[in-house]
Amino acid sequence: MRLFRHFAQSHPQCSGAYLPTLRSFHMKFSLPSPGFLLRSRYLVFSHLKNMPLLGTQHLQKHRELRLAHLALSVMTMGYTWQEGENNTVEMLPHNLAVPYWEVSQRLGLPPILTHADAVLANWRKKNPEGPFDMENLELLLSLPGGDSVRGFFMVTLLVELAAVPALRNIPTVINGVRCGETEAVARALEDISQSIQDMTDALKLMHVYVEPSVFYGIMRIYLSGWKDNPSMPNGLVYEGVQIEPMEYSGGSAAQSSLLHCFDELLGVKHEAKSSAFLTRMRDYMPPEHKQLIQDISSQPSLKNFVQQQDSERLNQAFQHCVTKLLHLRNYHINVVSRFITVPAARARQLRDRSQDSEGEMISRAPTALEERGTGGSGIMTFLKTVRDQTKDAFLPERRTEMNHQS
Ligand code: HEM
Repeated sequence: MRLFRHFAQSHPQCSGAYLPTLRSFHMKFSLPSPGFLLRSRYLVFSHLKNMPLLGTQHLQKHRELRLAHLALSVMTMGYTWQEGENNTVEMLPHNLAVPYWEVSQRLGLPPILTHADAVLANWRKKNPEGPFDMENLELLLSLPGGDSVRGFFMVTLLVELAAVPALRNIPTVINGVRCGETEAVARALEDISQSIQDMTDALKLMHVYVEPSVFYGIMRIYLSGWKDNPSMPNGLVYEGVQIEPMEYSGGSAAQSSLLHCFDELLGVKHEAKSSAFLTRMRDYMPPEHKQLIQDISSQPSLKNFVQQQDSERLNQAFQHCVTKLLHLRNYHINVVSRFITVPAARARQLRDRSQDSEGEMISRAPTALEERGTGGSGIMTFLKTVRDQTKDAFLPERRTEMNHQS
């Protein structure tokens, strides 16, 4: 079974963030033998249904819990979406739902596959001493979609990695504002601009490593959730946890803390509907990430500070940061167009015609997701509104310039 192929791997000596625990995790968590995972679709259902109730009490360390969350998320997404959008399940069996709920509660994460699972906790270096790049990275657990799945999660991880210098400089900016250190703030903002540019450059690799028709036709459904999704209008019952169904959004990089941090730092204010969606996405982050965003938002305003100082360098550094963030969001919109809007249009055209294999793949894509992101948002309107609100963060003179240009 493609879905769980990577379950079958055990990695005795690895340097990935969560991998050292994979083997002991298998033992502590009494996971069924990986062999079963390679059998037929029907067997996945029956095995997951008949799997023994997994005890979570032996999972102690944060890494073990994160790995358990990732594994249970992958199983859950497979169980839920294996038959496509038409034969969705209404209930997650208790042997999956109960440990999933317990692990989720302990981590403060929702019981669904999140960005923190699929990207942040799902990698290892093949050579522990080697570089942090595409050649030396591999996934711990995968979903259907072959190399494109690896490409999608790994490129997103590289975007996260490119943001590390920006995150590291945020405390410098905050302290500088508090202590009135104009030059230190300007320098830190220059580093943040560069880091955001590096994120955009890393995002460009999506076109190299991910095939749009595979992303759209095969992978995307496995990232979808059961909130605002017409395929599962009632949500999902987590058997043994709660009688009423629960609703959760699917995995999305809107759940990454990065842009939330930049928005708060630079004073980007979102319009009510987008803001509600983005704020809700914070509940899909590890609590510490959510707290970091909160902490940044409660600091004295950087923008006010910049406006009060008479420093051309500081002014420029601030404007550059907003410009780079705007470029990143513009580039992201292009990526979304290539990976969702264009294949969706082709799928509509091809659905009733005889097709080649690529056409067949995208025309089988779930129709419920044509207009929506896996996080459940109405895609382009949302992304363009968020992008446009970013422009409002410019200091007045640049904003006037931008308005003249558009
Ligand atoms: C093929 C690649 C990608 C596609 C198709 C894609 C698609 C989407 C979609 C549809 C949304 C709307 C929210 C939702 O419902 O999920 C979204 C939001 C978002 N995505 Fe992506 N995304 C991709 C890659 C990335 C990467 C690598 C990042 C960077 C970590 C990223 C960051 C974001 C952010 C931050 C948002 C929230 C909107 C914003 O703050 O501008 N995306 N994405």
